[in-house]
Order: sequence, then C-alpha cells, then structure tokens
Amino acid sequence: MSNGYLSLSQVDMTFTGASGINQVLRNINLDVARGEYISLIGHSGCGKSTVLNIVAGLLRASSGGVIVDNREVDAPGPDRAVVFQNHSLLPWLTVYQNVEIAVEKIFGRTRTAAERREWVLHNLAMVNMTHALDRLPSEISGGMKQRVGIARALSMEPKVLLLDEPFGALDALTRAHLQDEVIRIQSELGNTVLMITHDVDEAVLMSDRVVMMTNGPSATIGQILPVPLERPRNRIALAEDKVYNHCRQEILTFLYEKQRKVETIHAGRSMKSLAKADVALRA
Ligand SMILES: Nc1ncnc2c1ncn2[C@@H]1O[C@H](COP(=O)(O)OP(=O)(O)OP(=O)(O)O)[C@@H](O)[C@H]1O
Repeated sequence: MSNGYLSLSQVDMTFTGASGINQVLRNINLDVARGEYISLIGHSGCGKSTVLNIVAGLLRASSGGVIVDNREVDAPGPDRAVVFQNHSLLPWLTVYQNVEIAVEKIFGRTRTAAERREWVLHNLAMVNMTHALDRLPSEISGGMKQRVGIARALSMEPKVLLLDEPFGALDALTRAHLQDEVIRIQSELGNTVLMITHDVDEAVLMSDRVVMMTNGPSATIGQILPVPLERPRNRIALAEDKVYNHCRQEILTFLYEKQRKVETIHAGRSMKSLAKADVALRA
C-alpha cells in the first residue's frame, strides 16, 4: 500500500537494445504528498528523466508502478502535465493559441467559449505573458517560451506538474525570475511538483524535499533531504541562512563525495553533461 498522492513503488527500468541489456533504475520508492514540491537531483545519465517519463506515462516501468491520486498510471494524461527544458511550443501558433489548444482539449466540452478564453488569459497572466498574446514562439525569448509552456501546463489543472530541467537553458537572471514566479504560483495553487534539476541552489530554494539519486547503472534513491525552510523564501536572505547552507552542503557532499562521478563521459552526451556539470559546480 502506498501513502502518497503520487507514489512510485518498486520501480525498475531496463532498456534492451543493440548494445545489450541496460538496467537503468532499481527499486525506486517514493511517496509524494499532495502539494509537495520535490526535486530530483543526480549525476548526468543516472536516470532522472526516465523516472519523470515513467510518471508521465511516456515510458512503462519494467516492473513496479506509479499511482497518482489512487489511480495507476498506464499512459500519458492531462492529470500529469510536463514542461521540458527545451520549450515544446507549436511554432505556427501564437502565444495565446499555444495555451488555447490545451484548454480546448481539456475543457472544450465542460466550459463555455467565454470561460475558456478567460481561463487562457488567466494562465498567461499568471506567468506575466499577456503583453505578447499574438506573438509567435520565434518572436519571443527563451524565458518567455518557458513561461508559455508553464502556463499551458497549468491551464490543464494537472494533479502533478512534471518539470524536466525547466530553467536549464536559461541565463542566470532569467532563471532566477522564473524560479521566483514558479515559487509564487505554487504557493497560490498548491501544485504537486516533481522537478528535475542539476542546480543545487535551485533544488534547495524551491523544494520541500530533495531526492538524490545514486549513479547508474541500476540507479536508485540514495538519500532524501527535507528542506525545513519556511515559505515564502527569499533568495538573498537565504544566502546567509544556516539551514539553507546545511541543506546545500548535504547535497554537494552526496553528489561530489558519496556519488563522485568517476567514469568518462560518453562522447554523445559530452556537451550536455559538461554544461550541466558547470552549472552544478558553480552552485
Ligand atoms: N528510450 C531509451 N532507450 C534506451 N536507453 C535509454 C532510453 N532512455 C534513456 N536511456 C538510458 O537510460 C540512462 C538514463 O538516462 P536519463 O536520460 O533518464 O538520465 P538523466 O539522469 O535524466 O540524464 P541527464 O541528466 O543527462 O539528462 C542513460 O544511460 C540513457 O542512455
């Protein structure tokens, strides 16, 4: 029996391909309470996206399972909205239309046209994007695209919001602004969030708990760190906060001492991995 609003129970994941059998995840168990903000952190390639994709229903676990609000996950669904690092807006639709398309799909039969329009505008207002309703994705910045992606995800009223490195491709200032917006939105809406990050500060700043994964193959959860900091959190005040710095230190110790990455980086992943390592080391 699981106790979480979102529960992963004994999740194993093995990929079989030309290069043989690759056990990526082993015995992942996690109970997430309703309204909880969880970050998933671990070295590149350990299996974080695989966990998120299993929760999203994009991948089926080799064994074990996922439950969201007492229902087993067996396919993608609007109750689990995903925001990826590389914004996935439809390039031929405007900002408004990119949110509208989700709202039409979910609420096309249950809300009037006026209510749907208001809901699209409400979600775009939440991420401060009402000034650019008629612009195409090619006409707005990377940070703005992420804002629209977040508005689209929120407009679906998901039970669980899945964020796969949502701020990873943004410059530091834009990232900080967007983090603050997501923190504000989460405090208003009480979303249940599972977020992948490589940024230790981001994990501590935003999360109620930080889930640290061991290195692969056969990665599992190595440590779960509660972040007992009151909300709202102020990033400037936190820089001097003992609890904040203790949490940060715990994660750094896990990543760079207990789970120090020793193997060479695979050629195909090298640029992505180096960029992420750089972010993490600067943390
Ligand atoms: N569809 C797939 N088929 C085969 N192998 C896969 C598939 N998806 C992921 N893998 C493998 O699973 C492992 C974990 O990948 P995953 O992308 O989940 O890691 P990650 O921790 O999210 O990495 P990163 O931080 O670099 O994004 C890797 O070895 C990857 O090659």
